[in-house]
Amino acid sequence: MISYKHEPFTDFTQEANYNAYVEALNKVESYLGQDYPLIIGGERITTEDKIISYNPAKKTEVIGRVSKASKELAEKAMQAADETFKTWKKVDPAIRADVLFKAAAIIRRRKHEFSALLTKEAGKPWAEADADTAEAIDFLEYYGRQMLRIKDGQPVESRPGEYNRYDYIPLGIGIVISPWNFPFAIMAGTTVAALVTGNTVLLKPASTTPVVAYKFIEVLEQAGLPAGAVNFVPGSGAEVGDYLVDHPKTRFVSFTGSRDVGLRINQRASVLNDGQIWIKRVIAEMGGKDTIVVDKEADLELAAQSIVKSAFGFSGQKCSACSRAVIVEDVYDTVVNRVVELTNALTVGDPVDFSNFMATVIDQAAFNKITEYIEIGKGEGRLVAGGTADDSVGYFVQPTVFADVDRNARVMKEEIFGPVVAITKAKDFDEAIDIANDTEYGLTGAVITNNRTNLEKAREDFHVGNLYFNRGCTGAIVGYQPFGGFNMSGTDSKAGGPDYLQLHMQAKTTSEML
Ligand SMILES: NC(=O)c1ccc[n+]([C@@H]2O[C@H](COP(=O)([O-])OP(=O)(O)OC[C@H]3O[C@@H](n4cnc5c(N)ncnc54)[C@H](O)[C@@H]3O)[C@@H](O)[C@H]2O)c1
Ligand SMILES: N[C@@H](CCC=O)C(=O)O
Repeated sequence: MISYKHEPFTDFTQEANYNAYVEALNKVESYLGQDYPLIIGGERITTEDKIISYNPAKKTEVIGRVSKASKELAEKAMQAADETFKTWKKVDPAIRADVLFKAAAIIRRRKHEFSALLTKEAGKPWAEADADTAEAIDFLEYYGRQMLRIKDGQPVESRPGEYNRYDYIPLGIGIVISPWNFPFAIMAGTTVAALVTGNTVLLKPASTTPVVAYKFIEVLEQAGLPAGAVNFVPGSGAEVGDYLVDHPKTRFVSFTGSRDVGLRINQRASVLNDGQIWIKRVIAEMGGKDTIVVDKEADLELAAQSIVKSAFGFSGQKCSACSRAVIVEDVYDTVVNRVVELTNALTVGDPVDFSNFMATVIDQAAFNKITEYIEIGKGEGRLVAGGTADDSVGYFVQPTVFADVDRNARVMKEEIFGPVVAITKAKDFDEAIDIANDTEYGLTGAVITNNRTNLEKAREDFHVGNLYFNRGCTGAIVGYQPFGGFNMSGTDSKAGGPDYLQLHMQAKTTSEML
């Protein structure tokens, strides 16, 4: 088997790649507005009630109409998953891994089509969509190989006359609840981690991006996944989400999303329901308030570039996005001025146009929330770039920078999840790290410095799950920078890491006397 290497990103300055993406956008255009059913035990079920997925850049354009699961259908899916678990858990892990490898190959052949769908459904500019699809492929390739690595368990000691083994077995039925901001990579990664380890899954994708999830389930079917191993049940978080989380047959929940929903799921999952004979496991990857710290001995151009790219890539809608920058006073004005210049030069518009660096935010609720925060920011700091928004055609918010913000301001503390960055001044590096840590989150962070002592200080004291030196704070690669955060950023379940699959399994010790 070829050793794992991450999927390369596409160079769209190459004419052939550019043309292939335009063709893929045309292909996606040709199937906009279709209906998509639920998939339960392999059966397609169409409901009256629909989730309508819209293009955030052209808000009346329908991407697809997706059937919506009720509690009754969620229960039917639970029964299908329960029945299929009896057989799927016994399938050779190497065969389960093969399904992932085959799915990766199918997606690789249709790579630009998937990315183009993300451009239309999630408002992802080309490079961001391409990275999302590449990460989905990476999860398939990486988790497949990880399963092969742990399929025979781990070695343990045996004494004379004794044979001890330590094996991993599946947990049971997993509920996978995924977010819209990495609607392909995170949805696919969390689903296949649960499947390859022998569990069966009910997938509830985010309601703004269900079409790409449906297309992925089709790929898994084509790759040989048996009916009922994964069940596609889009629906309301409050209705279907709660029902599935509470269900006594649910063995674990793999959630990625906001802090508040994650805490709610964690709390509900801790309640013992009638007929339940286990403690549910919760994998929760939640929000962030991520900081780039700039030291006085630093490459200041790199600092400004890193802040702008990390703050405004995909309109700041990444849990890893730089939403705060803390700059040591000696270099503060220089870096702020350059951040403003770079921000003002960004192109914003419909993501189907390759020349646009930034596009929309996801929907009206996000637009309203972000613009409210911009108003709050105007009272908390000095608006130095952006600050305007327009939702007449799509949900466009200009990249916005607030300087001279107090460390305790709301825009410095609360996750905005949009193209807004707050900048504050620190008197020295120690104070900068103290400010960076002064948040309930702990997901990503970056330090820009040429001072080795300060890098080592940050390595020890900057309390985040993913810490980057002399680069931006977004863009973790599967198998290279396992991803997950501390504190209110979640359970630090490192997606794309060497111990992620074990979270979906339980270890069994057998000891035989010889
Ligand atoms: N740490 C990470 O790896 C990571 C990755 C991506 C996104 N995020 C976070 O996700 C958030 C953005 O995503 P979002 O807006 O989709 O988050 P969200 O919490 O609103 O929704 C996430 C998912 O939970 C579902 N949901 C909502 N209410 C539910 C309930 N009561 N029970 C069960 N499910 C419910 C939603 O339908 C969706 O599928 C941000 O906070 C971001 O930081 C974190
Ligand atoms: N893994 C992604 C962020 C995922 C959350 O939105 C990154 O590293 O930028």
